[in-house]
This record gives sequence, structure tokens and C-alpha cells, in this order.
Amino acid sequence: MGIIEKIADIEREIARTQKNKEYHLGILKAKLAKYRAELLDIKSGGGGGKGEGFDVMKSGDARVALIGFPSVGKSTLLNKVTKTESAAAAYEFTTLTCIPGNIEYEGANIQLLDLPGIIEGAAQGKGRGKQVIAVARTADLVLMMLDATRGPQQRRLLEAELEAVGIRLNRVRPNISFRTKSAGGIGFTATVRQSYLTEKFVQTMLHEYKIFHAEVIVREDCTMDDFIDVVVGNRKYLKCLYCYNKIDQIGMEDLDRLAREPNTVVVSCEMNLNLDFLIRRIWEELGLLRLYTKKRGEYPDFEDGVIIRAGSSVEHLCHRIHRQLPSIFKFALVWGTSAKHQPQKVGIQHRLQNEDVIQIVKKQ
Ligand SMILES: Nc1nc2c(ncn2[C@@H]2O[C@H](COP(=O)(O)OP(=O)(O)OP(=O)(O)O)[C@@H](O)[C@H]2O)c(=O)[nH]1
Ligand SMILES: [K+]
Ligand SMILES: [Mg+2]
Repeated sequence: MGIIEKIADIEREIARTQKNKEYHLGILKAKLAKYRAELLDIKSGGGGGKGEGFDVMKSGDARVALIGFPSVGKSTLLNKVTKTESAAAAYEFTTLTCIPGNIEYEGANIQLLDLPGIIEGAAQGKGRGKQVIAVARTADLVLMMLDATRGPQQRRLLEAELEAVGIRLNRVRPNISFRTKSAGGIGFTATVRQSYLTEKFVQTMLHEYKIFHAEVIVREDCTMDDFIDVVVGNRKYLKCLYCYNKIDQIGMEDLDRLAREPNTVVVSCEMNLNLDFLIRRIWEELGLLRLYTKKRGEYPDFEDGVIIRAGSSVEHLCHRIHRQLPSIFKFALVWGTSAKHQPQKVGIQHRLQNEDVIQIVKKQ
């Protein structure tokens, strides 16, 4: 029996199994994750999974991948918000490769990637699913485009495809440490009460993966799926913004309902509705900071900022300016919201905020 049949078998068994048989379900899911991982390894020839026309250079300050079913309007969006032309038409699979465009916003260059439509079974390599998913994994944000005229199952199907290849949307890595050892059996410690995970499950699951010696420490209330994710590894935790297109085709009531869903923006690419707001939301989700550097006794150049990720420290900024700069850094003066007083003298670990002005003082 091939892997795809084995996967289908387990999926059928999961569907048949009663929801309250959590332990049994967990073991089935662990098996499923194992076969899926095998499938991906073979299919991608060792992990790369890039195909011709998909190997697009990263450029700019951040990368956004457009993921969606065929003909939801992905290429129409690229044509509207970037200077790049990507063929858009009423038939499915108009786009066959990865087409990069560039959005300039608040001084940042955001790379927007138009991609072929995904279909059900993409995770198993149907259509160009394999390549599309490989590109999605390199993105800082997934822009999931949905058709406002279609039902809610389109979003669930798409999420299930991404889930099946180890992409986790809008979630954080479970707080579990897992280390294999050469002897000593399986050690299981939970620092908080567990609603789902038991030592017995952890042991059975690890035996399924032929792991007999390991140390497991669980630091939050985790599900069996969380544990499977940590053991299988190679999971990608990505931010996702949901974008419903073609709102020109639906009524006010539906529009209102969709617009209230979390992490969601509603637009009409064809009618240019709400596209400015979409770009604003992309920028916010990416969490980019714009910083200004200045020399002693001079004003900063507010035309020329440095774009950097939210949460970055002075050290990240130094690296960006020059590779050697951190080693000759003495201190920095910071004006702006991250400073307690204006200016504040800070060390290299100081975390910066949007629009901060920084003067770096080097060792003599
Ligand atoms: N009514 C309406 N139609 C739209 C809108 N945006 C795009 N379309 C139409 O939807 C069809 C598909 O658009 P594309 O941009 O080619 O869709 P795509 O997602 O890139 O499709 P593939 O590349 O084939 O996956 C075209 O006929 C567009 O004119 C919109 O906002 N409203
Ligand atoms: K199309
Ligand atoms: Mg297209």
C-alpha cells in the first residue's frame, strides 16, 4: 500500500472514530502526521520543493504570499496594488508560476507574491500545491484570499490543506521542550495541569515514532496535536490575514458578517473597494518599524528611514547599518516612544519602537 492510500485509510478511520475516544484519535493523528511528513520529504526531494518559476528572490523588507482557490482574484489584486502585471481572467489556473510585485508603504518595500490557485489535495501534490506551499513557508505573512460569494467551507478546506503540510496559522509554538536521549526511557514532566495530554499517550506516541528515550517537559495546557507538532517538527508558524474579495457581489448583511470575523478584511479588487485599508492592515500585521538615525549635532533625515521588524533592539539596527558596528558600539541616544526621557542613553539590548530616532556612539 502506498503512502497516499495509507493516509486516506487513516483519515477514514479518524472520521469513523467517536470524538470522545481522544486517546485513540491521538494515536491515529500521530500516525497520520508521520505519513504526511514522509510524503512531503519524498515529494520535495529532501525539503526544497521549488519548481521552475517559483524560485523568486526575496526582496524588500517583508514578503507576503497570496494563497487562495483558483479565480478568487489574486492576480487582480496584484495588478491593482503593484506596478507588476499578472494575467487575470475568468478561467481557473490563469496564473501558473510565482509573480512578484512590490508595494511601497510607509517607507517600506513589501514584496507581494501572486501564486497559482490551490485546490483540494494540494498537500498531496495535486496541481501546483507543492510549489505554492513551499513559497508560502518563506513568507512573513499569508494573505489568504477568499471569494465572498462562496460559503464558509472554502476557508476551512484551505486551512486544512495548509495544516496538513505543517503550516500553523496565527498560532504560537507550543511551550513544550522535547529532547531525545540515548538511554533512560521516556521522562514526562508537566509543570501545569493537563486537560488532554497523559504520560501514557506521550509514551505510545513516541513509540509509534520509534523513540524510546526522551525528555519531555510541558509548560502549558497542551493538546495531543500540540505534542505531535513538536515531535514531528518542521512546523511553520505564520501570520495570516483573511481577505474576502468580490464584495460587490454580496448584500450588506453578508458583508457585515464577514467584516466582523477576526483577522479579516473585505475588499473588491475590481471595484477598488477598501484596498487602501487592506494595505494598511498588511503593514500592521507585518509589524514593521520605521526608524531614523542621526549624527551628533545634526537633524535626522525623515525622508530616509530604516525599516526593521517589531521587537528589534538597537543591536538589530546596528547589524543593518554595518556588520562590524555592534563590535565597536559604545551606547546610543534614543528619542521617541521607547525612550523614558528625551533622549535616553541606552545599551545595545534596548528595544526600539516605531518612529524612534537613534544616535549611535562608537568606542574610540
Ligand atoms: N465581481 C468581481 N469579480 C472580480 C473581482 N476581482 C476579480 N474578479 C474576477 O475574478 C476572475 C478571476 O480573477 P483572477 O485575478 O484571474 O483570479 P486568480 O485568483 O488570480 O485566479 P488563478 O490565477 O486562476 O488562480 C476574473 O474574471 C476577475 O475579473 C471583484 O472584486 N469582483
Ligand atoms: K483566474
Ligand atoms: Mg491568478
